[in-house]
Amino acid sequence: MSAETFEFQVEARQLLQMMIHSIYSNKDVFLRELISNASDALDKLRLEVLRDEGINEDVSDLHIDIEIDKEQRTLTVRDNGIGMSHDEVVKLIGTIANSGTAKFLKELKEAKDSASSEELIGQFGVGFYASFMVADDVTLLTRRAGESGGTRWHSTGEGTYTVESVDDAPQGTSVVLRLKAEDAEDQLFDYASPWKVREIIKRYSDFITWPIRMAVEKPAAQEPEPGAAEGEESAAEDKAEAEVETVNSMKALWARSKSEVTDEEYSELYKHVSHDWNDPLETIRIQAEGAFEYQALLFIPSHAPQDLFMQGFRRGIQLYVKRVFIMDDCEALMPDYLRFVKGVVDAADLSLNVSREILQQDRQIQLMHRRLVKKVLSTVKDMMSRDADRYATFWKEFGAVLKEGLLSDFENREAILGVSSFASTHDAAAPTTLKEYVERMKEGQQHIFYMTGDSRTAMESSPHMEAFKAKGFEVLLLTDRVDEVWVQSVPEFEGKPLQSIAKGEVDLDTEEEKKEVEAEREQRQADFAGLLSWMTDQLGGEVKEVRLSSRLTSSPACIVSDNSDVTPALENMLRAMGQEVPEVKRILELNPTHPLVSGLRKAHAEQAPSGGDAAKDEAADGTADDAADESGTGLAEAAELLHGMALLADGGELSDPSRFIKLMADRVERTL
Ligand SMILES: Nc1ncnc2c1ncn2[C@@H]1O[C@H](COP(=O)(O)OP(=O)(O)OP(=O)(O)O)[C@@H](O)[C@H]1O
Repeated sequence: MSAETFEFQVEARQLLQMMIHSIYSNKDVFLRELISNASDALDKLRLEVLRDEGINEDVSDLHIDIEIDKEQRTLTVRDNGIGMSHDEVVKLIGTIANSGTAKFLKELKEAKDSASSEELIGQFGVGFYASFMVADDVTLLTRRAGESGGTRWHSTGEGTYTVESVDDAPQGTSVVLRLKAEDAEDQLFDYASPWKVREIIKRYSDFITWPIRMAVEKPAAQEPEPGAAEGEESAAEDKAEAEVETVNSMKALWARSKSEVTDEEYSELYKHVSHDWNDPLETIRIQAEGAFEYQALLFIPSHAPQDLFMQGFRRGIQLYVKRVFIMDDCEALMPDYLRFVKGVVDAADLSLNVSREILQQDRQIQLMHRRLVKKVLSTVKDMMSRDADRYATFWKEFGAVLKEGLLSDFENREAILGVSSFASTHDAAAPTTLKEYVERMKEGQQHIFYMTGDSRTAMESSPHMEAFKAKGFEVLLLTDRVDEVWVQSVPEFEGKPLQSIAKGEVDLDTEEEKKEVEAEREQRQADFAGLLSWMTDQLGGEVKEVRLSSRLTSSPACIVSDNSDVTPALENMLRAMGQEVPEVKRILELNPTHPLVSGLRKAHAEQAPSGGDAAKDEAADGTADDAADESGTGLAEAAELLHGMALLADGGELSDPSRFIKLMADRVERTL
């Protein structure tokens, strides 16, 4: 049958271009990727057969073969695993399913230097395509277990690939690489050298639980004579025999004792299960004995993957039962907020046929889940006390995800709060823990103050912050989306209630200070009563109330919410998620010491019929009526502008921006 030519999907093509021009310096990893895929394929086949899904294949000798042809300069990786159907080849090899790809490629293009490109590739992992770093062309021959015909795929990685049906393919998949010429300067080594290949397998794939076999040249039985000349030595080499050997030790790392396993070996297992090319930040081992026996090796990555916040992000826990791979992405073992944790859990007493549904309800699994979560959280806690830099990396990468747990994991809420840290006005660079915040609280301070917003800078210059700054109260600055939500559901930490500085009334004065200013406050209240009730009416459609503020020192006005109201940011978020949110009216607070506000009060008092007899006296004369109308309109517009300014300072949206601009322009014009 003739070959059909297909085009690679756009993203795949871009990625391939990068591989061909190999911007990744460690090219050895191509083999790890191919072996990893082969091992997965063997896992899948064994599982299908164990579950008796109607597949009738010989699984008595599942393994991976590596073949080298020095003359042809080819390297072949062959497995007798699950294989791929014709459609699967087109779908899986010609396109990239990972939803973070487009973003990844954009960042890669923008990456300034090769070090940051490498880091990005490392975070993403390019799988099969890594072959094009070392090969000019790649041929893949595969037959899906249970099907009779096979498929041959071939490409030079340049934009198109061909796919052809073949009658006589062995079961499984073989990938043949036609190797590029060696270029040691570019770290392109001689991958047709059995020793090099063997070294790579030992380094990256030793723990793979399937035998990886290859022909290794053994010196012939008879040793060269001692003191033999060079020529004789090479004659002896000619007599070397190729012997097929299993290169890897095949030992499941989680089943070996801790002292036997090196950090490098753990790292390689991590790379295999996570598809990450970087080392993990932390490795966690659990050996549970007793009624329900299991072993777990968990890893915290050193980078958050691109698609961590995308829907359908896959959790990285693989479930094994007595060394047999059962499933990827075992959601029953790790909660959503720890979805970044990767690793392997090997349980001794589960059925091989266990399904996701059964797992969700299994009591033993629930106990395991609890233990794993506690262990991850305690590891983070240790990291915090042991290694501040490492914890800082963890928090930067995963803090926003971990905080989701404050909403869903009531049992571990204290533990999550304990390992969380937050930007704060106390220090421009270093975040603080809640415990540290509480230790610094001022005498008499009852609340842990926080503000939510888009950026630190915006919050620091927000009107809400003024009184807190003036009086030296520390405020937590929360910028993650999830912060808007969890602060609503976590009432307190160590008995100290959390309080938004943009909500409710602010009361930062001590009892003494209050006494001192009481008389003044009452006077102000009386002086402004007329203006406040007039403005509340005037802006009635837009605000709940207009009142005097005790949080402002330099701004004229600000918008605040009632304690029980959702914040404007949360309102927007909920709407964006398609939820119906009833419109919440806010409170407008005025700064009585600001000239604009005191001026407005004066103008209002003079203009208002009750406050100014002069207006009444002159009412007989029509011109005075017009003047009063005009100043009434001016006053109303001033109130409207003040409200608009407060909204903008809060990062809010104006209901009619063009009207606001016109009013503002008119006023500015009059000052010229
Ligand atoms: N030897 C193989 N046998 C069967 N299927 C394979 C084999 N190699 C690759 N595949 C299929 O092709 C898919 C794509 O492989 P590829 O290596 O590009 O990505 P991946 O392993 O899924 O993930 P990553 O890109 O993160 O490494 C695999 O998920 C698998 O379904």
